[in-house]
Amino acid sequence: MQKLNWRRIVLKVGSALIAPDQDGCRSRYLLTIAQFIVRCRSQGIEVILVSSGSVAAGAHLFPATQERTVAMKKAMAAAGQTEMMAMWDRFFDFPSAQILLTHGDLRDRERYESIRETVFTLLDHGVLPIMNENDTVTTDDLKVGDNDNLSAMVAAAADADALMIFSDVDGLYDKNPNLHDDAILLPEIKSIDESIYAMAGCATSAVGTGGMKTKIEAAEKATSHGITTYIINGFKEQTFTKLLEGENPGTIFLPYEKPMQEAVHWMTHTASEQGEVVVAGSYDESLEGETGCIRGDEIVAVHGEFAIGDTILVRSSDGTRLAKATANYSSCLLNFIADNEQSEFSDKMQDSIGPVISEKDIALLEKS
Ligand SMILES: Nc1ncnc2c1ncn2[C@@H]1O[C@H](COP(=O)(O)OP(=O)(O)O)[C@@H](O)[C@H]1O
Ligand SMILES: N[C@@H](CCC(=O)OP(=O)(O)O)C(=O)O
Repeated sequence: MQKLNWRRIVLKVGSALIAPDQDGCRSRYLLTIAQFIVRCRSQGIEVILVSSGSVAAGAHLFPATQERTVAMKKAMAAAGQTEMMAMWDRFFDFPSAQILLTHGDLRDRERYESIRETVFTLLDHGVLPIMNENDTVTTDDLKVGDNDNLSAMVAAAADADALMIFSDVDGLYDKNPNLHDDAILLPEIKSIDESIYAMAGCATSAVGTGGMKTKIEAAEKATSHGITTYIINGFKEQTFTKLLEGENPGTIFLPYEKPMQEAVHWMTHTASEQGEVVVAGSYDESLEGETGCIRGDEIVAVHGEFAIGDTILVRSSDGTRLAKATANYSSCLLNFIADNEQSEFSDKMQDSIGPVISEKDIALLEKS
């Protein structure tokens, strides 16, 4: 076995591996993954596990005849999570820790920092963090919705150098291999664009969420942070042998040569906008001036309700999404400034608080 040069990795395990028979947790595939985790740790590699499967694991505890409402799925997740954690914990002679998250936690900068601190402390003390979305408390507004994207957010938060998404297929194919016999496996993706997304179809298993689309979204999030991403088959033992030999067992997505800075990455890929401001000129005109920031008199409209420190979208008046940014003003105050543009009070307020958006808190978006 060669020495692997990963420092820290995030492994994401899909529901089909946890509950392959859709009848509670099974150790059949998890044992091999657990052995891989043990081997990596014995080489000094820090491992974080993102484990799906709480709903699939808990499903057998509820009558199959009853409708699977959202409330029922949340109950399955609550019960299944305990079974799943117990199963993982049985495999290891080192401690593990459960971290349940929502998008509401990750998009709040303070809570995000707090999560990072906890994860790093666990890793420093040899504890294996096992993470999942907190399905029992999530609402549509609060959830990430799939663990592929969640694992990429976790990988970025943890400054991992590899993200491995273990699924029920060998990797990304040019079309869904479960529907097309002539689908071709793509071993290496250098950059992700629309043509890659066009290949991705939905999940075909009864327990998967998001299919290949959310895995490509995850790969885009992770690679833009400099994290090499794999989509690989967790059902096959040879996947793990190959990984440990430094080979690619499925599809590898190469990291950006120039990864985004951490704060800009968080704003682009993890934070979600709470409202938006519409600026008069183009973003370049607003930002490449002397001030390098956006002032109140450049804003033509304010939409939504947001507080100081929230992430907002900057849009040009022709509708183009220009940037995401941290608001230095609440929407309430900005509306006041917009309504009283010429007032002395408005000017004084901006002189004392500063620009509405500062250059250091802006993440440029692809023009769309
Ligand atoms: N282009 C593609 N290449 C590979 N799999 C694809 C593709 N398009 C759709 N899929 C589907 O995505 C599934 C994997 O996603 P999903 O069921 O959500 O897995 P998981 O539970 O591991 O997250 C595959 O089983 C396959 O049916
Ligand atoms: N949080 C959910 C899993 C959601 C999800 O993304 O599932 P999967 O597509 O199997 O990775 C659960 O624990 O059941």
